[in-house]
Formats: sequence, structure tokens, C-alpha cells
Amino acid sequence: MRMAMGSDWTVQNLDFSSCGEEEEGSDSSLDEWSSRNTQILSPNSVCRTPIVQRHCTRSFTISSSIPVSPTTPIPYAAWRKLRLCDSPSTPKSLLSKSALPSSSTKICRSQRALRFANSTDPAQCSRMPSVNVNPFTPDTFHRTREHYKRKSRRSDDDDDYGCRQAVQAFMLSRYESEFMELGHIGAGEFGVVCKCVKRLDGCLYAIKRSRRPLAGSANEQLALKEVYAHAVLGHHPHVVRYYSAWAEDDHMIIQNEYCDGGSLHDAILEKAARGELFPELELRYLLLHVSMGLKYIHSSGLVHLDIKPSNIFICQCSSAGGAGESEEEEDGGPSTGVVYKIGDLGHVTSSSSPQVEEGDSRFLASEVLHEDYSNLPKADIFALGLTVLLAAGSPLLPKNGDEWHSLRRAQLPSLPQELSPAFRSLIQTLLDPEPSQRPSASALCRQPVLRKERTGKLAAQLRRELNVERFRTAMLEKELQEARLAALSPKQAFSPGLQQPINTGSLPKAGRRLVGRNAARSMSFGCPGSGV
Ligand SMILES: Nc1ncnc2c1ncn2[C@@H]1O[C@H](COP(=O)(O)OP(=O)(O)OP(=O)(O)O)[C@@H](O)[C@H]1O
Ligand SMILES: [Mg+2]
Repeated sequence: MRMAMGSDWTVQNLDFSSCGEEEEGSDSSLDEWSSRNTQILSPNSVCRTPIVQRHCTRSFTISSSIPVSPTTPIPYAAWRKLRLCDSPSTPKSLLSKSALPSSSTKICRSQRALRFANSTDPAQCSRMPSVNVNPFTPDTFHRTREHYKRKSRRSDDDDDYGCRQAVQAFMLSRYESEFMELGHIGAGEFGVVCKCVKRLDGCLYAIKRSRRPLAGSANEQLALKEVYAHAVLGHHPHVVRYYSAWAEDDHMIIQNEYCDGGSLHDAILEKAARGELFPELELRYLLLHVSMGLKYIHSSGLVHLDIKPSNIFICQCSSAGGAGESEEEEDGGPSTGVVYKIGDLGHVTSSSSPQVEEGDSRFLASEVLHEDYSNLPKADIFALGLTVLLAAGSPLLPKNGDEWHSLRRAQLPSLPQELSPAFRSLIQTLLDPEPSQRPSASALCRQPVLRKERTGKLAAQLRRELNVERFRTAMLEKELQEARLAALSPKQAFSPGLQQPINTGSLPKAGRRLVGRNAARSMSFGCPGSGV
């Protein structure tokens, strides 16, 4: 199977041209992974019959070096490979699902659904891969989906989703069967990161694939570290969310939350290109958000050890996903409109029994260079200080030399903007040569300099709540007065305030409110003179 990729929604092209032939090995090289996904196929490459499809599938998913006869059972090695993918649809169940007789209408449907490969045939081009539409995704995403829906309308009658899903999952790797790749979004030391939509839930994810084959290599440990760390950390609004990880062709694949604002590194470059700088308010939010993420990581007994702008990710508020639980959001959302999240946990280690894999030397604290690992959380704080400086417009950081050392003496570089003395001295404390003098992540989260905005918002919120209560009290007092009046004149059948006959002959039942129980509760709290 091969997919045509583009920047936008793309037609999935399925290639069955190798039916009955030997397919090239499902190699682990990254380039091959990319090209396998990008190649557009000839119109002749459409599978003809369900039976042939099944065996094409095998020859693709399974190593091609194993010749597979259309009638022989799958060899053991191939089963092993399939198990690596660990798809929720197990090879066995998929086999049984796809092994329906060729006369079966279901299979015929699937076959038709699978035959949307011919990129020169407009009718077939319009048949899109099976990606579900998630009604809960943000508006922007909906718009793209509308486009996709319009294009795929003609394939509705073929939409025997379950069967098609099963056959596809059997044919493809887990990555290919579960995700549709929308494009590359980054590359790093570890590997390549792609923006993908998950076919089942219709949501976007960042899928990270290790660069080199992992089996037996040092990279295996690095990749596993990232997965272990994510699994232990669970979910926090200021840590990029992890969904799943699996091995495929001896590469590690990690499915993470997609951060639509990209990395802080990219954002700094974009601003610089426009001649702009992060204003101090934004820098404070950055420092506060990353401190919150670090507080969480450190309180879990871990340290990140690779804090730097390319490992801080940005989510726009409307699509921040898990950011809804952010403490800022409780106050009405961060005023800057973005949420900063810590990502790339490839260097994470335990703070109590560390196995230190040094991160980027430009952000390395001096004590870590000297192999003093007694206070590693403060190495993260040091790197955070430099990260904020870069966002403030600092020139590129040195990898070594005099400048490197002067930064480790807390001598700030000259910045193209004037920071408030309080904020500037806070950054200086993050770079203190003595780790114990640097504030902890937890202390940073309580910093009045960073909390000023939040405190202001909190006060406004409390004032609003106070006014609501005052208004309620006034309403209740009025009702009470009316009830008293009604009690004094028992002949009055209806109380104008309560709009209900008052039962003067018996006491109110226990647990029932004497007054106000029928008063309308929907009210506007914009009281005049409230000062809010
Ligand atoms: N969740 C994500 N959302 C959006 N973009 C991402 C995401 N994860 C990674 N990227 C992009 O991919 C790039 C590399 O990702 P990441 O840092 O995780 O990989 P890496 O190989 O460990 O990189 P490095 O070793 O250089 O830090 C990022 O700088 C960013 O541009
Ligand atoms: Mg990185």
C-alpha cells in the first residue's frame, strides 16, 4: 500500500501491483519509510480480486524476503512481524475477517472501497481513505473535513467501514492502517515527526519515528526512556500528551498530542524574521507554564535534562486539548491565547538515581558538566532561564568558550528589549551558579512576578462572585418579605411574589424551602454599581 501525501487532505493510493510478486523488504530505513508513503502509483496498480488482495497484503506487510504462496499459511517470521505492530485488530482476527468467500458481498464492497488508488481516474480519486469525522474537533479542523466530506460523498455507498478497516489493518503496518500522514513537521536527533490524522477518531497527532533501527542499538534505550517517562508522567496540561507507542520494523513510533503552534524555537525564529520580540507578558506566561510542567515532572521524581526552545511546544488556546485543565483556564484562559508545553522526553531520568544523557551543551548547567548530579531539577531551571532569555531576544547561545562561562556566572547577555527589574532579576536567579540558590519549579509557580496577572484575574472573579451573592441575598430577602406578608393575610389566595397558592393550613414539609423555591434562577448579574 502506498499513500500519496500532500500538505492537505490527500487521496490514499493503494498499490496492489505487486500481487503475486516479491515486494521489497519492509526495511527499517527512514528514507524508505518516507518514500513508501509518498510514492504515487500507476493506474494499473489496482488489485483485482479479494483473494489476490489478501495475498498482496501479506507480501507487503510481511518481509518480502519471505516468498509467500497465495495458499500457504503465513510463516512464523511474518507472524512475529505482525505482532510487533500490536494492532487492536490482531492478525488472527483480521485473517478470519478477510478470509470470507470471494462471493461475499462484504468482501466485494471492501474491494471496491479499497480500489480508490487510481490517481488518474477522477471517480476513484474522489474515494478518500477511511478517516472518521470527529464532531468535537475545533472549527478549523471541521472546515478541512467539510472539504474532505464533499469530495468523498460519492463513495458513501461503499462505506462498509468495519470490513474495510479490518482488511486495511491486515494489509498495512499499524502506522499506515491507523493514521493518515499529512506531512513532516520536524526532525531531530531522535528521528522524524509527522503530523497525522487518526482514521478512527479523526483527530490530529504528532507521530515521532526513530531515525535508526533500534534493535540492540544505544538508541533503543533513548527511545524507551521517552516512552517510560511519558507513561509514568501521565497527563498534565503543560506536558505534551502521550497516547501510544509501538515498534514497527524495529523503529520506535510514538504517538503524541499535536501542538498546532509548533515549537518555541520556530516561534522565536518567525518573530525574529518579522522583526518582533516576545513581549514581557508573554515571557512571563512562558516561564510560568514551563515551570508548571517542570513542577509536575520534578514532583514525579524525574528530571527533563533537555529543556530548550525546540523542546517547548505551543498550542493555540482554541485547540489546546488537555489545556482545559490548566490553572490559567480556570481563571478564564491565559490572556496571551497560547499554552506552552514541555515535550521531547528523550533525556528524562530519575532525579534520585540518575542515568544522565547530557542534553544540548548550550543549555547545560555547569554542575552537570562536572558530573555533579546531586540537584538535577535545578539543571532544568538553569536551562529554562536560558530558554526565556532566547525568547526575550538574546543572541544565539554559545556551545563553549568565554561567553558560555559568563552565562554560567549569571551574567545576562544584552537584550534588545528592556525587561522590568523584577523579571530580569528573576531570570538572573534561574542562572545562579549555585544550584541551591536557583528557585525550584514549585517556587516559580508561586512567584508574584509571574502570578500578577493571575492574581488580578482572581480578584476580579471574586468580586463578580460577591456581587452574585449580594444579588441572590436581595432576591431572597424580597421573597421572605412577601411570604411574611402572605402569612399575615391568610385569606389571600395567591402571593404576587411566589405566584403559587400558599397552603396556610399546614406547615411546610421538611426539606422543602420555605421561600424562593419557585423563583426563577436564571438572572443577569451585571448589577449596576457593582464595580466589575
Ligand atoms: N507534539 C508535537 N507537535 C508539533 N510539532 C512537534 C511535536 N513533536 C515534535 N514536533 C516537531 O518536531 C521537532 C523534533 O521533535 P522532537 O524534539 O520531539 O524530536 P528530537 O528528535 O528528539 O529532536 P532533538 O533531539 O533535536 O531535540 C520539533 O522541534 C518540532 O518542530
Ligand atoms: Mg527535541
